[in-house]
Amino acid sequence: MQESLVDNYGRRVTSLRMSLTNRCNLQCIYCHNEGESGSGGEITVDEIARLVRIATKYGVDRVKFSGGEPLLRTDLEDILRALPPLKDISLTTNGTLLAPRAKGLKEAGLDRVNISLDTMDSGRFDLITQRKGQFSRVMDGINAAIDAGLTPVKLNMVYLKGINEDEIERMIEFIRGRPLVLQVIELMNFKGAFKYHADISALEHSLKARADDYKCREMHRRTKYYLNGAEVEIVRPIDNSEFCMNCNRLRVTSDFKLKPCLLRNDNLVSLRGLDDEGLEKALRYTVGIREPFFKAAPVAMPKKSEKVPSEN
Ligand SMILES: Nc1nc2c(ncn2[C@@H]2O[C@H](COP(=O)(O)OP(=O)(O)OP(=O)(O)O)[C@@H](O)[C@H]2O)c(=O)[nH]1
Ligand SMILES: C[S@@+](CC[C@H](N)C(=O)[O-])C[C@H]1O[C@@H](n2cnc3c(N)ncnc32)[C@H](O)[C@@H]1O
Ligand code: SF4
Ligand code: SF4
Repeated sequence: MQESLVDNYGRRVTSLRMSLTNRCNLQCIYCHNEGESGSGGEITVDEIARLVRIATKYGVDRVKFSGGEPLLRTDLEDILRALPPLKDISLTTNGTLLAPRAKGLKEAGLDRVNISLDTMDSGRFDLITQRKGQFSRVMDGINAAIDAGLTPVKLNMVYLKGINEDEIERMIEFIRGRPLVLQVIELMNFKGAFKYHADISALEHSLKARADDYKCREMHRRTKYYLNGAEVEIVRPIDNSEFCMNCNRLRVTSDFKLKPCLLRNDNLVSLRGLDDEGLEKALRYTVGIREPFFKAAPVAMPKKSEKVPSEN
């Protein structure tokens, strides 16, 4: 029987989330950069292919590429071609560099893309990304991804107080009836941007109240709401022990280290220079030190002297 990678909290790792670079052509005001500041040389095609091949022996069947901006890697097509067969290969990108490469990426084996789009207003887009004139390139990227069949295309919208809270309906209208999904994401506290944190629970309640249907994903127990031809997923990572208890991803940094959690940098495991046997050992070791970042408070057990309340 195939061995699997299960940590001490019973969480099975089925997916690798790989950062391909720290570099980016945008400078979003809130960017967490996948929680890393990797300074070593960038992970190579060979390093990626070897690690993924070994991980598949343990039942890992999904890979997500992120960054920095992964499309700054001109060898992304080579990376895709070097991978073993997998159930799901996806990319999270800012979309600005996607249009000319979408078809080639699909041909090289990419299944789907997530594209960050916080706003439909180009002025607001410039403000969030601290760059000028990139909005129309993202729109081109979205259209090219649909045409190339990199679907469903998920649009990642970080929910920002005073910036884009008023755009939920506009975004829902934009995706309705198209192979697009909207992911509304709670802002995590990076780069001092928490002043823009907005209450996503209130938004989620209002979506739930008007949804035709909803479904809970296994990963992070995220809920998807179906609203008359529009699919909206809510990503609520903060103080959410259920989210962390259903975290099935192991992260790989852009300088080839295993990273057990987005929010920690004190337990990275370096892989550089290891042979296949070393990689396999490091993989198993790292799964062993994984722990949920947000844990549920333990349920207090009654002391012996305390009277236990009856069920009814
Ligand atoms: N805290 C936390 N946030 C995560 C984790 N994985 C993804 N996110 C956040 O979820 C949001 C969406 O991330 P994406 O890269 O689009 O990927 P995804 O939605 O997680 O994955 P798919 O839905 O399978 O495509 C981003 O804001 C990520 O930072 C995680 O393990 N922990
Ligand atoms: C770090 S980016 C890397 C990939 C690519 N450059 C992009 O922007 O899609 C991955 C995702 O994390 C999201 N993200 C970045 N900083 C975040 C934060 N502080 N809180 C929540 N999500 C964040 C981005 O919106 C994006 O969808
Ligand atoms: S495009 Fe992605 S990596 Fe670049 S700054 Fe924005 S969120 Fe961060
Ligand atoms: S344990 Fe929680 S915070 Fe850490 S990577 Fe997993 S879901 Fe994210």
